Amino acid sequence: MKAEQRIIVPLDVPDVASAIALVDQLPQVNFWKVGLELFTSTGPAILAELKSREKQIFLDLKFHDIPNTVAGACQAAARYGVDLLTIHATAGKDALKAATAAVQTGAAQAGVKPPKLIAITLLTSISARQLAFDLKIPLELPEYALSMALLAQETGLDGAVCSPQEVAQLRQTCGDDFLFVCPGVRPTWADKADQQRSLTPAQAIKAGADYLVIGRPITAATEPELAWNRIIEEITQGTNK
Ligand SMILES: O=C(O)c1cc(=O)[nH]c(=O)n1[C@@H]1O[C@H](COP(=O)(O)O)[C@@H](O)[C@H]1O
Repeated sequence: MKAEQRIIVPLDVPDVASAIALVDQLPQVNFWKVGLELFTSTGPAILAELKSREKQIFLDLKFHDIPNTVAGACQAAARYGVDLLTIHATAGKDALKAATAAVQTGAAQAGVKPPKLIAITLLTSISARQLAFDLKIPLELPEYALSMALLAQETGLDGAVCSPQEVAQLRQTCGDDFLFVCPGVRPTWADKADQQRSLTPAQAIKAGADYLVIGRPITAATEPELAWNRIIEEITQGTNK
């Protein structure tokens, strides 16, 4: 896959007008992410806009609830014909199983392709210290992320979301057929903000990521198009891809 196809840009904006402005400002971006902020504020309107522009869509709603509720939400989300959908691995095995079946049902009802269902392993904003002291998880961080990825894989999900710092180890254990999407990616020249476990785009791809989610380094840049081009160039040079 070419560098251009590996980058997903989040539409972390509050309304459809700002989202469309960003999409039209960056026509070279093929894969957009609709997350909690935009979907909560405006609902599915943006999905139709993206589809009319023939864009791929990552609907990142990070479901986390009991199996019955998660299944209903996944079934509804799958009807939109999106490409990727997220659920927290910590929702547990029964919820993950129910979600896996529900995306198939929803997509079949709407006559669309089912989304790839991917599990959040551990948010990239959580540090090893926070995992231990705030969340009270008595495992090393990479071990915890790996166990969540394996739970997702064993339950039949298509992939996982993880930080670039863990992806090499997760890729090695889960194999080549499991999809890895890495947010928390930062070029050396960008501000880390709230991301705790980042690598550069080229390092993340070399480590085994299929897709990178890169937001503020592009969307908050003074010239987003230049930032995008710079990232593509760095990936191409750093990975020969
Ligand atoms: O599921 C995600 O995309 C996600 C998972 C995660 O662990 N960390 C994470 O940052 N994200 C998302 O990835 C994007 C990162 O944006 P930037 O930090 O601006 O590059 C945001 O839209 C987050 O919601």
